[in-house]
Amino acid sequence: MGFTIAIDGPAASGKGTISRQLAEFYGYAHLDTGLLYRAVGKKMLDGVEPIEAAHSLRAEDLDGDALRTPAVAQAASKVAVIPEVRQALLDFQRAFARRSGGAVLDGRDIGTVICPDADVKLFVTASPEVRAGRRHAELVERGMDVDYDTVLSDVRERDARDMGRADAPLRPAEDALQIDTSEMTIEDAVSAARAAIDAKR
Ligand SMILES: Nc1ncnc2c1ncn2[C@@H]1O[C@H](COP(=O)(O)OP(=O)(O)O)[C@@H](O)[C@H]1O
Ligand SMILES: Nc1ccn([C@@H]2O[C@H](COP(=O)(O)OP(=O)(O)O)[C@@H](O)[C@H]2O)c(=O)n1
Repeated sequence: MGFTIAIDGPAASGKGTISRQLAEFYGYAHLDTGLLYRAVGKKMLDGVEPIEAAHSLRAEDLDGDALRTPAVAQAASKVAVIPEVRQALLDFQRAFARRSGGAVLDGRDIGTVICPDADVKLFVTASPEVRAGRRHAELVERGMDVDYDTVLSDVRERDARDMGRADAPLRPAEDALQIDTSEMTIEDAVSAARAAIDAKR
């Protein structure tokens, strides 16, 4: 089993950006587990029953900008409350984490449920206002017509649902290092993560 890095945190905290850069730097594989829930959420919006959708996910369902919309993000957090959906996605994530070449997984429950024995656990946060600002800028950049206040209320609603659910709620693992990126550049945040990883490798 290779080195496993678990990265959790709320919406638009920067966990995906950090994870991608770490994976590239260390030569590890990266899994954005949010894409699994987004793909199931998208299928629910298309009329498929969520548990059935989770059992029948295919690689091609995980591609594309269609998963990066606010509507799909909300749908993702709704299907993510369903224990049978989470259970259906578990084995794939655990198998990915055990890759011999090393793996970085990012999501909400990686350090607590998916990889409780991960070599390094990070919990990436930022204030809701900063996160909404980043997500708003990203959506505008991609040509979407959204306003900041709507993005902020979406982020808060998703935070509350993700932290409040009974099964695998969003919370830092006891042994996670917390990184608040509110006042950090991407480079600062990646450096902080690398320092924590290099101390354990
Ligand atoms: N430390 C940071 N400073 C400024 N912008 C950031 C920082 N980290 C991430 N971003 C930007 O914020 C947006 C959301 O980051 P992302 O990594 O997708 O978050 P998450 O995976 O937690 O949802 C992206 O546009 C990203 O470039
Ligand atoms: N490991 C994970 C990853 C995502 N999710 C759910 O999927 C939704 C979308 O996750 P995401 O990581 O793509 O969202 P962002 O942080 O990119 O906005 C979250 O709001 C969670 O409800 C989860 O429950 N568990």
